[in-house]
Amino acid sequence: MPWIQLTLSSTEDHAPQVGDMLMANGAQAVTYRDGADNPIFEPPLGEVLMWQHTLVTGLFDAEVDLKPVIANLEKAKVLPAPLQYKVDGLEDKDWEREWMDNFHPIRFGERLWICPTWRDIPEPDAVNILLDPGMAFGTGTHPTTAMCLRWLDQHGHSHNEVVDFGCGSGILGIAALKLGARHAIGIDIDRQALIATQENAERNGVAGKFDVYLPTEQPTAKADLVMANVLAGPLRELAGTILNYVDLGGSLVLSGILKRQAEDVMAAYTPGITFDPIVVEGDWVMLSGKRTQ
Ligand SMILES: C[S@@+](CC[C@H](N)C(=O)[O-])C[C@H]1O[C@@H](n2cnc3c(N)ncnc32)[C@H](O)[C@@H]1O
Repeated sequence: MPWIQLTLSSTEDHAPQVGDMLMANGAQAVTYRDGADNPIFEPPLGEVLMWQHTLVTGLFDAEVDLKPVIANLEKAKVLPAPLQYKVDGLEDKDWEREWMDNFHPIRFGERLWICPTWRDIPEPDAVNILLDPGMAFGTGTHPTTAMCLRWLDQHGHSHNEVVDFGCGSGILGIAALKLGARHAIGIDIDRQALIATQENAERNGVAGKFDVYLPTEQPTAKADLVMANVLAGPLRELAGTILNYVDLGGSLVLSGILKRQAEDVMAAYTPGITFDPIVVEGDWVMLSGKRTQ
């Protein structure tokens, strides 16, 4: 099916709200990229634009009329007028090819490998996650995912219950399960992500242990490991919800945070979490810690 994508220039803080509005107006998937040169959400959809702040792209069925969508965005006044946006046509093959050609098996830490389903497995005895992210984020190539995977390689032994908040392709939950976790819950606002997670869980033989939910349907549960690789805005706003999933003594891993946002995000989880030293990769940080109260 051919697609059209609507890309809007947003401030970083407003990006999640713009993304929610695109979903509410019929987008099949929403991706976020920082406005400079760094795709935040994969797979990369089209060229990277040299705009400031965050670029929010909604992927729509080509038959959708975008005029009312744009009018709704203007009416909501989430972004300053005049709205800065760009519309591109996109064939299925364009977005598929772009990242399929560039996605190779990658090792994280000692023994965790992410292997695209269309390539050979380099180390059959390692812990191999077979992945086809479809339109969902999460191949391990982005630093925010990579830091979480390395954390899992070091600490992801035999957890009981895992919550993968903002599961995308399901990469983190599946990795935790293949490292010995008993059960995982995946939560995402993007239906395509939930589909991708289920398909990837099946590919990896863990579908029976991985249940997925939209935020409106999320279950109450206590987990000894909660991972949330979302942006700083939602991590702050949803601190109560995310913290509620972490059992006393359990671990919390937060990613998708720029260096300058780390203190604010930590403050939203304090008291509650006692944080380990911050892990940094490029402009990004990963926060981890234990629930101590
Ligand atoms: C950066 S991706 C992370 C994907 C994967 N967990 C990884 O580490 O690569 C963030 C995901 O969070 C989802 N997301 C964004 N805001 C959310 C919210 N408020 N509640 C649940 N999921 C959300 C997005 O749809 C996206 O799939």
